[in-house]
Amino acid sequence: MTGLTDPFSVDDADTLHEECGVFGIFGHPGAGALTILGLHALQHRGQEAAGVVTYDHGQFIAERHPGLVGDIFGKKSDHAANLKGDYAIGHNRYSTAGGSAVRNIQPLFADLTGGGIAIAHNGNLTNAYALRSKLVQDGAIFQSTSDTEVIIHLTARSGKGPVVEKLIDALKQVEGAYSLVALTAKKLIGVRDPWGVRPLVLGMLDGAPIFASESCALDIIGAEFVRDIEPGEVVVFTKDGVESYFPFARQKPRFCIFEYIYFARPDSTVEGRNVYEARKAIGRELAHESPADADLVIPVPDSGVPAALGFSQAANIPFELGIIRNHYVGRTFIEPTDRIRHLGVRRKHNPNRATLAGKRVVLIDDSIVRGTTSKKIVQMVRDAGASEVHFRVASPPTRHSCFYGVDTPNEHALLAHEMNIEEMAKFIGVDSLAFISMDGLYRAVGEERRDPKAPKFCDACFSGDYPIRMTDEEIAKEGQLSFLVEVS
Ligand SMILES: O=P(O)(O)OC[C@H]1O[C@H](OP(=O)(O)OP(=O)(O)O)[C@H](O)[C@@H]1O
Ligand SMILES: NC(=O)CC[C@H](N)C(=O)O
Ligand code: SF4
Ligand SMILES: [Mg+2]
Repeated sequence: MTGLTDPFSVDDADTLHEECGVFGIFGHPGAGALTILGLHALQHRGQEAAGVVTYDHGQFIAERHPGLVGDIFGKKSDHAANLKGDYAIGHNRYSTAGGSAVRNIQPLFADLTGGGIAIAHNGNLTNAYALRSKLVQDGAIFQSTSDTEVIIHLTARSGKGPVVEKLIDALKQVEGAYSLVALTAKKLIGVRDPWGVRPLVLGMLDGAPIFASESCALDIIGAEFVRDIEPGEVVVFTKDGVESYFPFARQKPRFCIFEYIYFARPDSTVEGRNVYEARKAIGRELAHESPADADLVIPVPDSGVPAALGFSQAANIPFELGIIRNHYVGRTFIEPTDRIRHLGVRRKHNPNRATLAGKRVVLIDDSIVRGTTSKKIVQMVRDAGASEVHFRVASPPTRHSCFYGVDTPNEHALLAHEMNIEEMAKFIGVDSLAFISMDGLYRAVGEERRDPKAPKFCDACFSGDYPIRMTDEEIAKEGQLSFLVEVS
């Protein structure tokens, strides 16, 4: 279907896509419903599909469907009512590997010797094709095309003892980023990869432990935040208590700095830092580094709002909502035609003419990916009568793709990969353009600067410094991916 037949499709293919949310709760009579609420709070991390698996009296029950949590589990379906049991895990998906086919919707489930296991994964494995190819040659029959299923097969084939040991054995063979929540008949397991690229927090409600991608999923159900799961940590809850292991080779943690810039919800606290405060601090740094002579600071909503507030406060320039975002614009993931693309953005953002007319404005956004949003927003603001338009970006130029769980376009589609700052300014049509420096960004998240020898975060989409090996990319560059299983 094209955009012409679906006028409600939006220019979503142009921007960064989020990256999956996970949730799990163990030993609570409302486990299914609480998981649905947790996923609802994590909806910003993935809008393609959602699923919940519960365990009740000897059987696993799965409801996995395309669409938004509210639509899937709303009053018009029986899906929520079916989710009986005291144990549950759930997943919001934005695919990074294997496409959006229904069979890829998580949690994935399999029956192993010793019982069933359901797995929900946020992240992306960087040797999944290589592993999958070997497994298929050995006779494995994959049910999905997602990278996550590799973990299930490796777990199933592990010669180790209990399921936790099998899972650890499997994870020792994978490379890449993962925050996982897994459920068996007797255990709830939470794991973060040794670099801790993606977030995972631990909470508690009425004595029932909870894993969630972000703390906002605890807030929605009134659960208490306990702590972050550590990079490389495996936490296992059973009826008898909790155990924690660090079975992987230790690495220097590299949490994704883009979580603070864009992905995580501003009201979440991840890795000990409140996201809203981090974004405001980025805005303040930006104001010090790249001031602008202007009458108003205008955020590009929603993502630009906290940084614009910080910029406004530090620069002492009034903050105004000069662009309004329509929150009822759906996401359909259909590549629309150019004409409809334009209509899409107009439907999403509209200028507040009375505020902008005759004013010199500083527009603040968190990132420029392809530059489609910024180009159109700038034109919109000029059409609304702004006399000067300056653009400040709350991240360094995005020059490289992410292979760790965020669906970024190929690097040749990234504006900053193809153009220098002057060319970008011309392309988006602004009077001036500046990005926060890497050191400025690190200062905003509590570091003195970025230590190039041992950076504290993953910042590869800005720096090209990828902390985790990318075996599949290496194989692809050598032109050898063709013999691998086709993933479509
Ligand atoms: O340069 P581009 O390729 O156009 O993409 C960049 C824009 O995409 C994202 O916002 P998005 O509109 O997806 O969502 P938001 O409402 O959360 O800011 C990001 O925050 C930028 O505003
Ligand atoms: N965005 C994500 O974290 C996706 C998880 C997993 N790689 C998938 O494609 O299903
Ligand atoms: S490459 Fe960028 S988006 Fe991906 S994990 Fe690293 S910092 Fe985050
Ligand atoms: Mg945005």
